[in-house]
Amino acid sequence: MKVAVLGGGAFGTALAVSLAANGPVTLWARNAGAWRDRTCPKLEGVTLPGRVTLTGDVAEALTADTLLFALPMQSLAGLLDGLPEGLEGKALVACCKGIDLTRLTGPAAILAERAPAAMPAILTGPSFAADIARGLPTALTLACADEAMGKALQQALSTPALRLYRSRDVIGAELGGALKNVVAIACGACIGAGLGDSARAALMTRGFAEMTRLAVHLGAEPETLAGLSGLGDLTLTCTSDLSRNYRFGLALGRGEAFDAGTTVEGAATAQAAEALGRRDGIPLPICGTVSRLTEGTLTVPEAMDQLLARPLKEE
Ligand SMILES: NC(=O)C1=CN([C@@H]2O[C@H](COP(=O)(O)OP(=O)(O)OC[C@H]3O[C@@H](n4cnc5c(N)ncnc54)[C@H](O)[C@@H]3O)[C@@H](O)[C@H]2O)C=CC1
Ligand SMILES: O=C(CO)COP(=O)(O)O
Repeated sequence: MKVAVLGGGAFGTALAVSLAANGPVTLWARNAGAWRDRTCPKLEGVTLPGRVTLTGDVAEALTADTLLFALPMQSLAGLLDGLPEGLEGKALVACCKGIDLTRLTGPAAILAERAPAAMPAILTGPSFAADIARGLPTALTLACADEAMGKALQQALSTPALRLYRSRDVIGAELGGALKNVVAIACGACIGAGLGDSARAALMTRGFAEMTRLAVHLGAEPETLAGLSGLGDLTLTCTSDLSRNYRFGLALGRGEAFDAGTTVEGAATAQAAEALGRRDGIPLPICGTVSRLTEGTLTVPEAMDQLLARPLKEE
């Protein structure tokens, strides 16, 4: 397989560095001209190995037969719209974590909309770009509805340090990765506001229940949510300062400003999840709370009061 990564931010760069262990990789960055010394501005301290060809010309990347899309969720549809014909015969792998605000779908449906004959796959799970780029051990989920395609991608994209588990549950894998970011913002806000580790554990657990409720309603297998793409990534993102979603929540909880140029997927995902819950009558109190927190119509103390004042329920 000839592999290209589209999206030259932290994650696309880390994937290209990692996959170079298997052979040549092309990395397309729209801002390739702004790179200095083959170092991504979003992933300092990591230099591209010789096997990675960095290009600002998307046509060069499109000569590959396997394309990994590693850019923010809300940019995916626009990027695809601007690409020439010819995606149909390729393996298309989405690496973004989120729900498109306009369509209220994950990345696989957007890839399928653009290339109906292609079989989209999802690469997701607990992994910080900095860890992957340093070659630290990482396990991720590769989800593809077509088993043969899933097996081929699992082989091609696993490396000695990056171990891929296979799944056919595309919806479950992408929703786990999207929704954990919303819970991570809630957990960051909780810790930032000094509400304690017990409250965080409650938010993680009830957040996981909410993730599973929505994902199963939309067709996911509950077991997928309990795997790397759901519980695994939830655990990492809700407990580590390396997570941008968690740090954004910390800033909210402390009443501090946060750099608007940092990618925080959970804010738009909270809005999209809330819209899905409203549309389909699925209660999602934590997503709704995070949606209002991030748009600035609710404070952290008000948010906790509202969550605690909900009617008592069976677990
Ligand atoms: N950074 C991480 O540790 C991980 C990130 N991800 C996911 O990967 C996705 C991308 O995140 P990062 O690379 O970390 O973000 P980033 O902020 O480091 O980089 C985003 C990149 O996308 C590019 N981009 C944005 N819109 C574009 C467009 N329309 N066309 C072309 N390029 C465009 C930007 O120029 C930038 O280079 C997100 O969905 C994130 O959740 C997944 C796992 C780990
Ligand atoms: O998805 C990630 C870890 O699996 C990265 O998390 P952040 O986007 O919050 O940094």
